[in-house]
Amino acid sequence: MSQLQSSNSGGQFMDRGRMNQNGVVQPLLTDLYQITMAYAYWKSGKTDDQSVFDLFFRTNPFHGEFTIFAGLEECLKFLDSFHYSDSDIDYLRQTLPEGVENDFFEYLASLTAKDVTLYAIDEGTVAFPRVPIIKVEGPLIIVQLLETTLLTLVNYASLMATNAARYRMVAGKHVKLLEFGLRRAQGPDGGLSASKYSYTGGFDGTSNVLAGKLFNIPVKGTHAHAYITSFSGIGELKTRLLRHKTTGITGDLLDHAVRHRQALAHVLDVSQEESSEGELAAMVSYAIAFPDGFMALVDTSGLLNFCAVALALNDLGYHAVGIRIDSGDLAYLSCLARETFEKVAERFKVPWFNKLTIVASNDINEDTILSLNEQGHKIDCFGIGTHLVTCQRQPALGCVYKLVEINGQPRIKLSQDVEKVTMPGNKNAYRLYSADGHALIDLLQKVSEPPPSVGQKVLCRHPFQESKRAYVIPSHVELLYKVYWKDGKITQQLPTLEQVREKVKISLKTLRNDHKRTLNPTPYKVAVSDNLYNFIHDLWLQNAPIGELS
Ligand SMILES: Nc1ncnc2c1ncn2[C@@H]1O[C@H](COP(=O)(O)OP(=O)(O)OP(=O)(O)O)[C@@H](O)[C@H]1O
Ligand SMILES: O=P(O)(O)OC[C@H]1O[C@H](OP(=O)(O)OP(=O)(O)O)[C@H](O)[C@@H]1O
Ligand SMILES: O=C(O)c1cccnc1
Ligand SMILES: [Mg+2]
Repeated sequence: MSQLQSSNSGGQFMDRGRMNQNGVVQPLLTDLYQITMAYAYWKSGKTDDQSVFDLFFRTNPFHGEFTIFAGLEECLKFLDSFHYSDSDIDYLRQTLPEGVENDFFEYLASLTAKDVTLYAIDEGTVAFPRVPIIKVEGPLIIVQLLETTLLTLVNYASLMATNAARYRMVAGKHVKLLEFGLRRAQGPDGGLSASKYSYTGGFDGTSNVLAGKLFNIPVKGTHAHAYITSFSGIGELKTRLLRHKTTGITGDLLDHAVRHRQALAHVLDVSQEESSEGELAAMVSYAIAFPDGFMALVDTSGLLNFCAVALALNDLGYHAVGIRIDSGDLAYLSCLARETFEKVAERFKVPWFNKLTIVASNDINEDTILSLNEQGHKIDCFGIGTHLVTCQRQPALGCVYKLVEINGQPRIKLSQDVEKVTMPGNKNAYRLYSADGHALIDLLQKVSEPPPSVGQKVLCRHPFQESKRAYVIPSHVELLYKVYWKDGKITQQLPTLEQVREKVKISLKTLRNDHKRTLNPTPYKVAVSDNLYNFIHDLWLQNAPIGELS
């Protein structure tokens, strides 16, 4: 086993059967009003009205200018299994008001998502405000009933993947990132989703063992303070013996460590008095348990003991892995640790000491990493919990689900707040790219319009500000939607989590750096075609009541 202690992280295939049984995701995981509306639609003969709903967000999270779309696979699995069980129907009979007709419950009992068509952007793609990431078409009653569940599946997943991608961007690609948040997450399901989608967004692993098993994510970890404090002195060591890795000859690891500690204190010019005997005992015993993966939590004083035990292991043919620092000034302590390792490498002729891993944890967030980068640090790996999984900087992505067309007729939701006016009609979304491969603009059009063509000038208009418009000559045009669900089936080969993670990287590369920077990033442009612009504004005028002054 290698440490950052890791279980077998490859090989096993995702247990899709178990994943399918995220028992919490089921048709009753919704708001009551979806079901009461369903009854009213049914009563008023609107059940089969052909509807189109857009699922989109209005602002990017974390003061950023991009969002990573995640959660699609879960949405498709939900559609696949959509069915009210007998006990669901019994519960609804008890819960809905008296007078709800029996035939409605019979109708619900036979309802599935087979008549629904779902279009979506690929999972892992960067997405922008107002561009629907999912578009759902089909009979009004069922498409409405999907609203809350689809939102809960996409909102946190996308927020989490975006948060993780942001941590990855500030940490740089060479630093490892581990998700340590289960204990602080929003409950068990939040914890599992956090582990899954932080991996999607670019983390390298999680401490969450069930997430490792369910999603085939590498699981990694060190040990807690309790392990150190559980020993108060070397007298408590029940075993001190370890076999040499190659010769098999047994050595006394504690003796070796004590000897090295004396020499080290001299070389490093530190006093042995400051390092605790209990800590030494804990490290020796941990090293005996994991001689090939020795990774120790060091407090400010623990470096001496760590080096002593690592040298003792070296005597017996093993290489330690590294340390975790969980308190104090992480920049300073990581530099001190690296300096110490370099000194030991030279003086004790152990060149691999230069490569020891330094993990840092303790309340880390994006700003801490940026600040540590500025100060200069020698950290190889961040373990991040609370701020990552709770998305403390912005705890929700406001994805919404809005009706945009019914029976071929566009619908617009007006609001005093222009930002909240919906884009009516059934639309397609295109991403237009420059010659150097960067995404220039996302363009929404009515589905009836021909797609923009490479090399042809296309007028892109701000959806609400008349004077804002630009001609774009795309070098590449990408239709953002694929049909993912139709006629009761998933219609695309779904990517693995690994492939979605790769997609995140590739998709982020298409974004210019100024859209991705942390401070005051440039907004990415989302536009509508001239045709859609006029359509929206005509409809807006038709639907906006004319006031009267008297
Ligand atoms: N060099 C640094 N620059 C910026 N922030 C840092 C630096 N070193 C540590 N931090 C952050 O400062 C905070 C220190 O928190 P706090 O004072 O609670 O920790 P501590 O007292 O060192 O450790 P403990 O958790 O043992 O109490 C943490 O959020 C940590 O991530
Ligand atoms: O700080 P986070 O980003 O949430 O990372 C996870 C934290 O969980 C552990 O702490 P523990 O639960 O032992 O509590 P602590 O805060 O007292 O260290 C670990 O030592 C990290 O500090
Ligand atoms: O493995 C670790 O070091 C770990 C795991 C969870 C939380 N804090 C640390
Ligand atoms: Mg802590």
